[in-house]
Amino acid sequence: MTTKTLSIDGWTILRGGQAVVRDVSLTLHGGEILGLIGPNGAGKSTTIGGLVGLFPVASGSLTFQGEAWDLQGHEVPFRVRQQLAYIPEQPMYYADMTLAEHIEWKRRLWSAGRRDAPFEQRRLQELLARLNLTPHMDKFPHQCSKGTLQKLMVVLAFLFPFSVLVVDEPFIGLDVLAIRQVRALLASARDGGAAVLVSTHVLDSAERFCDRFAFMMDGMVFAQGTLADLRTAAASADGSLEEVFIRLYHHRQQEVHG
Ligand SMILES: Nc1ncnc2c1ncn2[C@@H]1O[C@H](COP(=O)(O)OP(=O)(O)OP(=O)(O)O)[C@@H](O)[C@H]1O
Repeated sequence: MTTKTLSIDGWTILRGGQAVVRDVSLTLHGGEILGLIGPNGAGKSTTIGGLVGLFPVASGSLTFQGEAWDLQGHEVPFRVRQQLAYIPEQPMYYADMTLAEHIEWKRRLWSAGRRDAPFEQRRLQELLARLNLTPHMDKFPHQCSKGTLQKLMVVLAFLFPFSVLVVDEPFIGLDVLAIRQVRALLASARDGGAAVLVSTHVLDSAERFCDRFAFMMDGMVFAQGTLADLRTAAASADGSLEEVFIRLYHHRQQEVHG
């Protein structure tokens, strides 16, 4: 039994004047990882961008911990975003700041808004060691590999407490050791009661670490549920997540395009 932490209901999001997310509804439960799966251009990153406040939501509503907002052209409210941690698909950084300075910047930003949740030096050292980032702390971004910068995004997300974790394609560019660590961090967030949303193309891995799935295509969610629910919908009693996705995707394509 999990707690309903956050629901997005009927979201439409525009990019370049086009509705690239259309009538999307998702519920994130505390203590669960929801895998957002779909082909390139399906609208996964845009949905995530709406959730973390990068894009306004043209229409639709949001419920968070029992409070509801009608968004209609607004961004997700700051009060909600304060409770969210986000790992972007592409590392986002300042070219003229070292990795250590990024962490200090985040600490200051956080401390200004949340005096109730102090910065834990021990937590930082543990994260840096787990991701093998300690030797890179005095480097500037241009001196780091993409994977190292992606690890910095993971550390920045996990430095402070959150109730919702939103992760866009966490594994691309990471080495096998880092992938294991990130998977363990996502599981520990879930086990600590956070609601976790993960967009990924790595379906064999998602099958193992996600509790539920939402399948997207052409800006819309066309199936949601546990793997068991989706197997039933796909009439594939023991199909893998990949097999089930492909089956339901083709059904959906036939429904839409004939
Ligand atoms: N800056 C932009 N201006 C206009 N349209 C855009 C822009 N960025 C993305 N889009 C369009 O929005 C749609 C959804 O893109 P989005 O990045 O959300 O998909 P995605 O499912 O995350 O894809 P991927 O798996 O490739 O990351 C696509 O059709 C894309 O072409």
